[in-house]
Amino acid sequence: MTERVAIIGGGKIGEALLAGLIKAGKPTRDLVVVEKLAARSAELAQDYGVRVTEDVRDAAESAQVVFLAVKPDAVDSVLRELARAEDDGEAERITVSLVAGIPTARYESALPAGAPVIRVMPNTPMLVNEGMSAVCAGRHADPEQVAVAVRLMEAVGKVMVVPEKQMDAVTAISGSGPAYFFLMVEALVDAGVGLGLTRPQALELAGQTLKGAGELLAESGVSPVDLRAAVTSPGGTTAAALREFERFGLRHAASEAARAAAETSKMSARRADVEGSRAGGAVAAEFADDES
Ligand SMILES: NC(=O)C1=CN([C@@H]2O[C@H](COP(=O)(O)OP(=O)(O)OC[C@H]3O[C@@H](n4cnc5c(N)ncnc54)[C@H](OP(=O)(O)O)[C@@H]3O)[C@@H](O)[C@H]2O)C=CC1
Ligand SMILES: O=C(O)[C@@H]1CCC=N1
Repeated sequence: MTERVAIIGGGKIGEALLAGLIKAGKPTRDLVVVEKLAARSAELAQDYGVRVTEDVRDAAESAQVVFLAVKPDAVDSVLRELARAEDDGEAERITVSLVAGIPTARYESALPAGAPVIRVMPNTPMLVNEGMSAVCAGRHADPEQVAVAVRLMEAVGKVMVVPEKQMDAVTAISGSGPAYFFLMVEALVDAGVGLGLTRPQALELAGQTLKGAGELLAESGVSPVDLRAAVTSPGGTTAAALREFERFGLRHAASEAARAAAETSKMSARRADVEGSRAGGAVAAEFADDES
């Protein structure tokens, strides 16, 4: 991991990547973060000992790999600044977007011709080096450049290389996925309190159960169906509980939730166009013209 890396956007996912890379041994001298909010900049600089700047162009010029971790509606303004960044004359700078929904073609048409772009859908467990990232290559990214992005993301968790057409589905499962499990834990904690446990007891019981079940699934290689069957004693407590989950439509809820997330990811590019053109963005206006 010798590349110099810039992370544009010091929000939740930018911080998760930063923390994960540092935990994985990346020297802080090889990292720079771009964050516009002064209080947040100070916090990141203090917590991680990295350089934090407001200047996208300056950060990009000092890096070989530039991660975009801003919200979709900020992409166009960041691209305008990135497009003006000088090459360092050594290796071609790789742009890696962590942004949900915006296709690689959008970056490619805003950056200088032929610029390599890679799209990654990470998730927040990369904060503790247990991320799940899907990676897809844009038109101009060669296999070695994809390998650089894969290696960086592997430092913070697992990586799956997918075709770009699967990115909305990936976002719906692993990108947003941690929130589904946290919601499940919240619900179980409330349920435990309803049954007379204290909130800390219920949180420890539910949280460790989530962790243990996840590790069992990952390490055993056994299917979730068989693992569930192993918990379900005939006529027992688990069968009674699972019957209620089915009665209240857990599978249907999961399928509708994932569909809504994928649909929202698909709509992100269009929404960012509209918001960008409201803000008077030239690139956004260009895209709006393309679509009409
Ligand atoms: N959170 C998650 O679990 C995941 C998020 N993502 C993607 O990551 C991206 C960021 O999401 P998230 O971290 O949750 O959002 P946050 O709002 O936490 O972070 C966005 C950050 O970008 C900063 N920012 C905005 N505009 C600029 C700019 N022009 N230059 C530099 N920094 C800027 C914001 O600063 P300020 O506060 O000053 O506006 C903020 O710190 C999104 O595109 C999302 O799709 C992908 C996978 C998972
Ligand atoms: O909620 C979101 O839009 C982002 C993308 C995936 C997870 N968080």
